[in-house]
Amino acid sequence: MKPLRVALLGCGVVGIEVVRLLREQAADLAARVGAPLELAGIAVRRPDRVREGVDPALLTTDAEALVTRPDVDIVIEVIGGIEPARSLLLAAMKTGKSVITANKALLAEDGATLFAAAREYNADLYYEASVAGAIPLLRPLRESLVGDHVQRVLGIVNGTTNYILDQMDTHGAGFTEALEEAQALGYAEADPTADVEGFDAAAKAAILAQLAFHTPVTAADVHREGITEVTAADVAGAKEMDSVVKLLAICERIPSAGGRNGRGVSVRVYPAMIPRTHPLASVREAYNAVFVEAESAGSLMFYGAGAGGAPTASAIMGDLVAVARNLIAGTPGPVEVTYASLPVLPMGETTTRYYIELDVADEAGVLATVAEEFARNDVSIKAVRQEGLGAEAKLVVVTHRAPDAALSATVETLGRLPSVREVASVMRVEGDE
Ligand SMILES: NC(=O)C1=CN([C@@H]2O[C@H](COP(=O)(O)OP(=O)(O)OC[C@H]3O[C@@H](n4cnc5c(N)ncnc54)[C@H](O)[C@@H]3O)[C@@H](O)[C@H]2O)C=CC1
Ligand SMILES: N[C@@H](CC=O)C(=O)O
Ligand code: NA
Repeated sequence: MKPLRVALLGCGVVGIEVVRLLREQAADLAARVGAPLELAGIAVRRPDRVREGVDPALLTTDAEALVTRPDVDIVIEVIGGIEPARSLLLAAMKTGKSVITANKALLAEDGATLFAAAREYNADLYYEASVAGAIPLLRPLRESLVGDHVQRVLGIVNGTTNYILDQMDTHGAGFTEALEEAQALGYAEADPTADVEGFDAAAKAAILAQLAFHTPVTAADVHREGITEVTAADVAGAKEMDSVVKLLAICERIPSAGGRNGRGVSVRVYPAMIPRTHPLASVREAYNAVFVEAESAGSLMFYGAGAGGAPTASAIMGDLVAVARNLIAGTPGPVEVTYASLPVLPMGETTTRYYIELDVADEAGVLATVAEEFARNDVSIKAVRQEGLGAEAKLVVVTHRAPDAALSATVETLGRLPSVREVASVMRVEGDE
């Protein structure tokens, strides 16, 4: 059978592993696909750099020419960023190529343009590596669960921040110290903004929500809070609650009185406390884990390596085999459908629970004054704990579910009460009620 020719765009952490797997597994891949997979070229920025195991004759700096070459059947994009990645993928699809990308930033910002091109040119667009690296998650949502009714996707989708929070929890490390350690170990980027500010997780949440709810969701629709404000006091507070702080990506349907689809969806990323008994609490170091709750399937959990060259390349190779088989069969894979077009509701309308720790004046009536503010905002208290004496006096309040807007309004007014010296910690609470 005639070989299928593959163009690779980018040869960094992920790209170099794709080259390795294509070389080391050539015979098995050919047997699984039904035709050999051959590297036609690799677009790089610096062709003079020595790359172990890469044939220098394949390197080119002209990515535009590579993606439209008539002898290329499949294009793999592992450059990252919006441009030139978007133009290159569009040019490839326009000339009839199947494309594979790991680029969550691009998919979450302008996936609509890519999906429209895939439809228009009848091209495959696969992107399993873009969310939770090696973990098969998008294919299960796109194919295995497409006949079910997904209600919720909840998970840890950023390895760097999970590593930092895990270090803060296990060793009592501060945020800066834990970040430096993550950078030294190569988990965090030199510029870790996308990870620690939650942009990476928000992009992944947008991709997950779009697939789960058949609704257009972009990164701009996602409520995003990173972990830079998480303090050692927050982590210690969680410990006292027998909980742990995790950066969570949450995509859920917001129920309505009538209609199965609900009145919209909530898509959000923030650090939250979850009980130590919750399965997500045991996700340590840089691992990822995602829960999917669907009407008929019930709860499903996906766990594994969400980052790293080889794990991410594994997801790309899975996509590569899939699109290669589709090419041979002459049938493209599934196309994204966003027929449900549900509104993405503002964070204020989402109901959440809060943990609030207040440093208070140790005097009569403080508890009543604080409780009154909760009542005024129609927020019901689940538990209150009072600790310490004099300058050490502290009140810990855990609420029942309430609209997030009411909870944040309560925190704001509490901070202005004369008897409250400081709002020491505020954290949302997720997991079992
Ligand atoms: N590293 C990881 O653990 C994961 C990465 N991803 C995604 O995979 C993609 C690649 O990530 P990495 O390999 O980690 O990044 P990287 O920065 O190591 O590699 C990207 C490479 O692309 C090259 N490049 C940039 N512009 C180019 C251009 N115009 N033409 C040719 N080459 C160009 C860069 O010089 C660099 O070598 C990104 O979209 C990233 O979000 C997804 C999941 C996990
Ligand atoms: N920076 C990401 C890796 C890619 O998705 C992470 O830390 O999880
Ligand atoms: Na994945």
